[in-house]
Amino acid sequence: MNRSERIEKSSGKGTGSLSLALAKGKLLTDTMEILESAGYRFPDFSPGSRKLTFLSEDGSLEILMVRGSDVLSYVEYGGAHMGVVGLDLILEEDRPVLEPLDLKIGFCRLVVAAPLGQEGPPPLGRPIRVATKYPRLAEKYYVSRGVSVEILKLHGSLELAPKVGLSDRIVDLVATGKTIRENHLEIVDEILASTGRIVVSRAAWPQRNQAIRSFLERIVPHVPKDPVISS
Ligand SMILES: Nc1ncnc2c1ncn2[C@@H]1O[C@H](COP(=O)(O)OP(=O)(O)OP(=O)(O)O)[C@@H](O)[C@H]1O
Ligand SMILES: O=P(O)(O)OC[C@H]1O[C@H](OP(=O)(O)OP(=O)(O)O)[C@H](O)[C@@H]1O
Repeated sequence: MNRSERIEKSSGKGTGSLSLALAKGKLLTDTMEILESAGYRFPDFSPGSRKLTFLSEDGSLEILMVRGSDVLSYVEYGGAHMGVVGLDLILEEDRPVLEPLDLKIGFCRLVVAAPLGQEGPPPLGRPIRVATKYPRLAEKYYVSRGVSVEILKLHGSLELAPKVGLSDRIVDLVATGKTIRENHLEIVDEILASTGRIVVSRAAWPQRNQAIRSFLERIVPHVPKDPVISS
């Protein structure tokens, strides 16, 4: 079954509920607040639930709970019509999905950080070592500056890497700045600012166009005016 057929199957040939892939991460609470202000009710939803699907009371929207790092795969390959994901991941993974709406939630910045007092030029004679969850964006940043770089991909607790000698720098997300401060690091440069976005499958867009447009029109008035930090 190809991508288009999968979308058609999951969407009941252009009818039925729209699906929205969400992760139990930092974007969840604010996304649910926007959906609820727009009038969607999910009677059995609770963040602690082990259920993976939640249908709205009016039957028009179904939430699919997935890992944050899987939202784009669900949307790209037809497991969900839409998803909510940070711009940081969209740019890192460079997937062929549509990105019609900035939800202005989950504001954070992807930065380069170094141990306090070591923000000067990188060591001579070897590539600069950078630990990150964002290997493509980090590599692009250094290559575009003509700096030789060795990337170490980690999945969390990035701030530990320079402390234990694993790296000279980290490329990581900063929201409040608390983690950077508490681990004696400082920001050297900013790569990008990110907020949560609605992403839409390229196959679903033509097949469910009216339903997706109606969904977007319904939530737009409830999107914060300015970007907000999420916890
Ligand atoms: N302080 C923050 N740290 C990390 N991400 C943040 C922060 N603030 C906002 N975000 C946004 O939230 C998104 C989801 O981050 P989160 O750490 O919750 O990951 P996740 O959804 O739990 O993913 P996974 O479990 O697969 O690692 C990020 O991609 C980013 O856009
Ligand atoms: O500026 P702050 O508000 O302190 O937020 C930034 C921190 O939050 C994220 O980590 P997360 O909580 O996802 O944990 P992790 O280390 O397991 O990735 C991010 O990777 C930073 O470490």
